[in-house]
Amino acid sequence: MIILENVSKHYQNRDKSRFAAVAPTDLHIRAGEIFGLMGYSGAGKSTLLRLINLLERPDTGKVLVDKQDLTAMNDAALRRARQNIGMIFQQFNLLANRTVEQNVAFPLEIAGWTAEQIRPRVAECLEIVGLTERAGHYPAQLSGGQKQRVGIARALAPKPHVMLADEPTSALDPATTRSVLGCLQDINARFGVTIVIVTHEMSVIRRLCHRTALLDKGKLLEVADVQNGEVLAQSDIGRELLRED
Ligand SMILES: Nc1ncnc2c1ncn2[C@@H]1O[C@H](COP(=O)(O)OP(=O)(O)OP(=O)(O)O)[C@@H](O)[C@H]1O
Repeated sequence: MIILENVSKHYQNRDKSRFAAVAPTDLHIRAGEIFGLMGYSGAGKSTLLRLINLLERPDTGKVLVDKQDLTAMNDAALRRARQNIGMIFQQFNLLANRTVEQNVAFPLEIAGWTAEQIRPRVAECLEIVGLTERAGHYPAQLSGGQKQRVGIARALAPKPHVMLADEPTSALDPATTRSVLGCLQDINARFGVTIVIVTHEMSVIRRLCHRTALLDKGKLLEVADVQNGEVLAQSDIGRELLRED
C-alpha cells in the first residue's frame, strides 16, 4: 500500500550545515495494517510520516501510495491523490469557527462533493466516532478526546485508503487515549483503512500496531512484527525502550 524507496530529507543546522532528518530509507507498509513509527524525540518520525503524503518533499527517492508514484505527480494530481490519504494531528487542527459537522464536511467541500453527498457522509462519520450528539457544537465546547474524534471523522470523511496519525494521543490522558486508540482500531477493522501512527509511547505500539519501525537520528533501525509477538530488540535503542517500558 505504501512503498518508500530510498527517501531522504535534509534540513539546515544554524551554522548552515545540512543534516539528515531522514537518511535514505526503504519501507513497505502493507494494505490494511496499522504500522507504528516509534522513536525518541527528534528521531525523524514526523518527517518520515509527512514524506508519505508529500507534506515534505523528499530530497531523494520515490513515494508510492496505492500503486501511484506521488513523487512524479504535478500539484493538481497530488491534490487528488491526497484525498486518499487522511491526516490526524496531535493538536487536532480543527477550525474554531466551524461546528463539528462543518469541520468534518470541510475536506468534502474542498474535494467538490455536493451538499446532498456531504450530509449523509458527515452523519455516517460522526456516528462511527460516536459524536452524533455533538454535531452542532463548536470545538471549544468539546473535551480533548472529543476534539480528536472530530479529527478522525474529518480524516475518514473522503473515504481514504490510508490514514496518517502524528502523535494523535500525546495531548490526551490515559483513559481518553484508550478510547481514541479503540476508535482507530475500529476504523481499521471495519473499513480496512491502512493506518500509520507516530508515537513515542511503547504502550500505543503494544495496544494498536500490527508492526512497528524504530527510528533514531533519522535512521530506520529495525522493524518488529508486534502482532506476532516480536518486540523491538534488535538495536540498543530498542532494548533501552523495552527496559523503560
Ligand atoms: N522544517 C524543519 N526545518 C528544520 N529542521 C527540522 C524541520 N522539521 C524537523 N526538523 C528537525 O529534524 C529532526 C527530526 O524531526 P522530527 O519532528 O521528524 O522528529 P520526531 O521523531 O517526530 O520528534 P518529535 O517526537 O520531537 O516530534 C529534528 O532534529 C528536528 O528539529
